[in-house]
Amino acid sequence: MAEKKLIIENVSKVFHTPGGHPIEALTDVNAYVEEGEFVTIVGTSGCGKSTLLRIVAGLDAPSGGRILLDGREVGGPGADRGMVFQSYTLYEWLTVYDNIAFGMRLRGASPSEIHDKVRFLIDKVGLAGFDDVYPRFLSGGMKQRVAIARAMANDPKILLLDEPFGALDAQTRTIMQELLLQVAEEQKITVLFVTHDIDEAIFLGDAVYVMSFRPGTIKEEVKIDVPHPRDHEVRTSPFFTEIKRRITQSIREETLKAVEASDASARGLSRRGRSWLARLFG
Ligand SMILES: Nc1ncnc2c1ncn2[C@@H]1O[C@H](COP(=O)(O)OP(=O)(O)OP(=O)(O)O)[C@@H](O)[C@H]1O
Repeated sequence: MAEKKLIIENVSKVFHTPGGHPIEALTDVNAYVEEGEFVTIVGTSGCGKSTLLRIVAGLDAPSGGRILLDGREVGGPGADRGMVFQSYTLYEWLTVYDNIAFGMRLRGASPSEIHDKVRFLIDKVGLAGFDDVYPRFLSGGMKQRVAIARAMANDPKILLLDEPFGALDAQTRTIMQELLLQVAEEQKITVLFVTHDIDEAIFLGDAVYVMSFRPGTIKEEVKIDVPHPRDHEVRTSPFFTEIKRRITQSIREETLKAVEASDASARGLSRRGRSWLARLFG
């Protein structure tokens, strides 16, 4: 049986707004991610995708439940989890090479280890010849290549990506998806990847988690039984189209619930407003 790399156990999260109003973002989230598995997470806006990723990263603490990575409970951020966000988070004052080397230097890796690893990763993400270039001279796609290489430089147990290609144009985005998939396949990395893009989720994922509307939980886990290495032509296959139809429908149901909830709350407000006016003038 495949090893369980990541265990998400009964995770819940309640935020408290400054006014003291609680927001139940996640409830009863349970999942098992196997070693080398690529899991994508989709769901309607506000369903808690980023919150779940941040909890796995240790950037937020769960209100209930726990996260186990290789059997050890996550209690805060750590170099064993590599993160890539949508917004470009490179160190602007460092070159491509030094951005990628940053974490390795911090943990005291030897110069030869750093050199070999950084050179390997620069080649892997297709940035050969850009070692000495500063981020301000790179395109959005190139910056995200550096961010992925930087996240991988620490040999993380898992890569956590939150809409990493969300700001890229459609063509660059598909090329980046192919590049990430190729790197993940070759390096057998375990990945959790949040996206709004259903095509992207299916193309990359061994499994797609579809989340419910707030409080978010995993409503459905859709296995994507397409062998690796995957070719971009899989996107036009009947299997892909059918899975896409199913996931789109599932998310649509949750989006409708979100719309109904916001309508109901608007009606509630106006009712309160009406009774306040009636008390004042009635
Ligand atoms: N720090 C916070 N304080 C208060 N509420 C928060 C906080 N972070 C998230 N939330 C709320 O928790 C819910 C889930 O937010 P989250 O950003 O995880 O959703 P999401 O699915 O990633 O959304 P999107 O797809 O729009 O990025 C939302 O209602 C959001 O307003």
